[in-house]
Amino acid sequence: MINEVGNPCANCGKPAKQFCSSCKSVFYCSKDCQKKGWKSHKPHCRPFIVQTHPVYGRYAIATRDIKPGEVVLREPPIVYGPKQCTVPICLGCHKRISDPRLCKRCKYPVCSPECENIKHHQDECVVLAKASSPLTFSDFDKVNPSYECITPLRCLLLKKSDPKKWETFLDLQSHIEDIQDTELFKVNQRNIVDFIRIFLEYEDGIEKSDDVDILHRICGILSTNCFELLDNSQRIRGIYYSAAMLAHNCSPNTKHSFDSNKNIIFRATQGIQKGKPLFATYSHTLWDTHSRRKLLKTFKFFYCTCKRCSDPTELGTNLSTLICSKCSGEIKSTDPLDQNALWKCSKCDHQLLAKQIKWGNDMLNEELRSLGKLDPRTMESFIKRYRKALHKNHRFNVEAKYALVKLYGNSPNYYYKDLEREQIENKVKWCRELLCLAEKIDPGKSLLRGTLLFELQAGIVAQAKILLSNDLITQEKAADYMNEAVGYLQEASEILKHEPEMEAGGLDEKLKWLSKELEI
Ligand SMILES: C[S@@+](CC[C@H](N)C(=O)[O-])C[C@H]1O[C@@H](n2cnc3c(N)ncnc32)[C@H](O)[C@@H]1O
Repeated sequence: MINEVGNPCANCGKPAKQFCSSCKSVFYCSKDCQKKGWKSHKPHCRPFIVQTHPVYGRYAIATRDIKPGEVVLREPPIVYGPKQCTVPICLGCHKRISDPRLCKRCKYPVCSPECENIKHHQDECVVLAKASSPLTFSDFDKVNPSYECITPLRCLLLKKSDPKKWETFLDLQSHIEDIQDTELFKVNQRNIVDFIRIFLEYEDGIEKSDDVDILHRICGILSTNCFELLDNSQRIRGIYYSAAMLAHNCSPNTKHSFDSNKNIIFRATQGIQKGKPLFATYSHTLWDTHSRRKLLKTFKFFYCTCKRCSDPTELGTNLSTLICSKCSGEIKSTDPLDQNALWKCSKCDHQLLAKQIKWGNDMLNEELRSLGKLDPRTMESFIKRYRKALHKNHRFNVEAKYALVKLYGNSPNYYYKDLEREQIENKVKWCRELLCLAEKIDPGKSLLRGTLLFELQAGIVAQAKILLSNDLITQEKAADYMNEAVGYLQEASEILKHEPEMEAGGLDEKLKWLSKELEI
């Protein structure tokens, strides 16, 4: 494995060219140094093994106690490429295209001659160039279905170009038997399988004798196992073999990020005891149970039954809880693992059908999506409008509050100097509320906690400033505010220091900018 970023040898400190092949987290300049370094590296080497579980299938369990923040896995992708639904992007660097330059051979958009000649575009270019009629790329802001075939094609082309990677890819779970009668299957048939076989007339490497089209298997593997990453600010997808072995939990104990070489890096967010599973989350931690389970069923082909999903209170967060219109009690599902179960008030006899809840949630979801994310007034009035119908921690309230917390103080027209006292106080209040929630569903060194702690400390400093300048607190009290903020800042920096945008000096930049903004 080649170390392209120039990390020093873990044994002698000289420039190193190789990774430890097991954990890919430390670097060596030679086999000799790796041998010498093994004794000290062994206790830190990849700390999990893959076993089989009756419910999860293959899953990763810790082979020793793992500390919060520890790197548990670093690995390069087997393959990466555009997401299934994407606007036209460059097939070389995956940047969004504004200037419609097309590849000379295949006529797909590329942003430069370098991108046209980039290695990963060469094989696909030959296949795409065979299209029976020319493709058109005119609207660069609209999702373009001719991109749906690109990543599956890149996977299929591994069969010839890199048989070892192909075998590794095929070893991943496809859920082919679960996909066959779904809407997703029909979409894949039309936009990917027929597109490649009929429109591009590509049959090479596709065995006619296979009971299920290999292209459907590839689509299944992509859906079940892919990770989303950013390439030149564009969301793309990648397949990582070992990372795919982590089972899902709606309250995970790991988080992941990517480095500039598209390596995935998993870190423990909490201590994980030897023998316990390493859990990733395949869904959105702040979503309610019904939405998370629906997403997991549609794209990962299983219903989650974790502790959080089984608990009507969602581990005491109330992310799914409604307020009773009759008595202001709390309305929760009588069985969250049964999507048709009744919802009942905890105080009176009021009850609602599952389909009424679903209808209400769909309506609220649509309303929230339609609000201008950059206009906080619409989100503030959303929170006020539904305060008698949704628990303060209901998923839609949480989504609106989280968006506002990130917007206040950080966006044009809403920098701290532009905010009213009430807005700053709301930011602090919501950060505290959301942190209590994060403590229950994504504790420890999670990205959610890091982000909230960072926003909280900035909000507290802004609050102290505005209160002091209006003579509403003493200098001493202001110092107490600042001390509290420093504690949160230290913890936030510790959590966020490995996030890609923070690592390359981003955290220092952010702090400098913030100090200037708050004039401290
Ligand atoms: C990324 S793969 C994980 C590796 C997979 N278990 C295997 O054997 O290859 C995702 C699949 O693992 C299974 N899985 C992961 N977490 C699960 C969970 N919490 N409950 C049930 N199935 C789970 C599901 O079949 C899911 O589609």
